Amino acid sequence: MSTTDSPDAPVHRSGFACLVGRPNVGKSTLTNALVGEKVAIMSARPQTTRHTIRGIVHREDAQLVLVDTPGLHRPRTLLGERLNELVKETLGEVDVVAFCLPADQKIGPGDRFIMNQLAPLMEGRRAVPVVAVVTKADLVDRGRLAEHLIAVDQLARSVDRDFSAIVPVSARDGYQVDELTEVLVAHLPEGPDLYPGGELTDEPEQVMVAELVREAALEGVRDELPHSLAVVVEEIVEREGTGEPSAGRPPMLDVRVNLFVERESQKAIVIGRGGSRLREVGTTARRGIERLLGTRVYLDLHVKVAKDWQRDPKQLQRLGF
Ligand SMILES: Nc1nc2c(ncn2[C@@H]2O[C@H](COP(=O)(O)OP(=O)(O)OP(=O)(O)O)[C@@H](O)[C@H]2O)c(=O)[nH]1
Repeated sequence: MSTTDSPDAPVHRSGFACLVGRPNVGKSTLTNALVGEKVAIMSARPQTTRHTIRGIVHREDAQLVLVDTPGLHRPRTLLGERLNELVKETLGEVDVVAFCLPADQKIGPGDRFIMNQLAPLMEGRRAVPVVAVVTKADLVDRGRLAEHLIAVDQLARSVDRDFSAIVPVSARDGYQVDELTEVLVAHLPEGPDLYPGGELTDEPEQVMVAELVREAALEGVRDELPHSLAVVVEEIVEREGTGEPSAGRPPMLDVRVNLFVERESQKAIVIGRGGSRLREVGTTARRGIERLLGTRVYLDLHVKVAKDWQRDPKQLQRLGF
């Protein structure tokens, strides 16, 4: 019998957890707190996390891959419907779902909508365990927290289900973040690391780059451009003759990015007077991209109008949704 078969060998677990919840409930912040570094692009505004961004929690005894889904919400536009399909697909494949419900807000129709979507996944032979995570626990006192935990329990009972656990956390001050990791890891199957080598994120570079540009482009003008901006990375190529591999110097990268808006007026907002805003966006985004990719970057931004792209399936496909 080899040593690995020994009953005393420590168990190693690995698998996927998916964070769901209404927009703005703290999913991105929690992902960052669990992983311990900034991986998801955070925002004070709802529904900016369009892509499924994963972070990886590495532990001696486990590897937990987190999927931070876009806010699961009621479909209003075609884009919304696509998002919801994506969310459902993602949910079917994970080992455990973490349903985030903020402590400082009463359970509302949005939460009940998500609960109804989760209910069918929570029964049967291939049932997915759902852990209720009461986020932003720092914002309420003990009494209100206790009341909220009861309301959360009742939410599951209202659809004849039970949460596997209910865990209050605060991503802001770290309260119970490690406990939540324990609870999620306990639901993972035994297995080796899914991402050996310890990469922090398996998000394709292009998506991360697009998120950084999008974030910079929305800064200060979110009210004017809430959901009307799509960012597509056209290419990331090495500039010839710029690297010195022997000296450990990576080549400079040319990064070409298109920003799509729906109207000429929005194009003018993004570009600013005499191109001043676009230059600022470029500088901010370039710094982030250089940190992300660990090398010098020349960032080339183009702003284009794609009329009504949120409602046009062809445009959506072209824009990568
Ligand atoms: N006080 C407090 N605020 C928090 C906590 N976690 C998140 N927030 C705040 O809540 C807001 C929303 O947090 P996000 O992490 O962006 O929420 P999200 O669910 O990822 O939002 P979407 O990307 O829109 O789906 C931000 O302003 C955060 O700073 C927490 O534990 N305590």
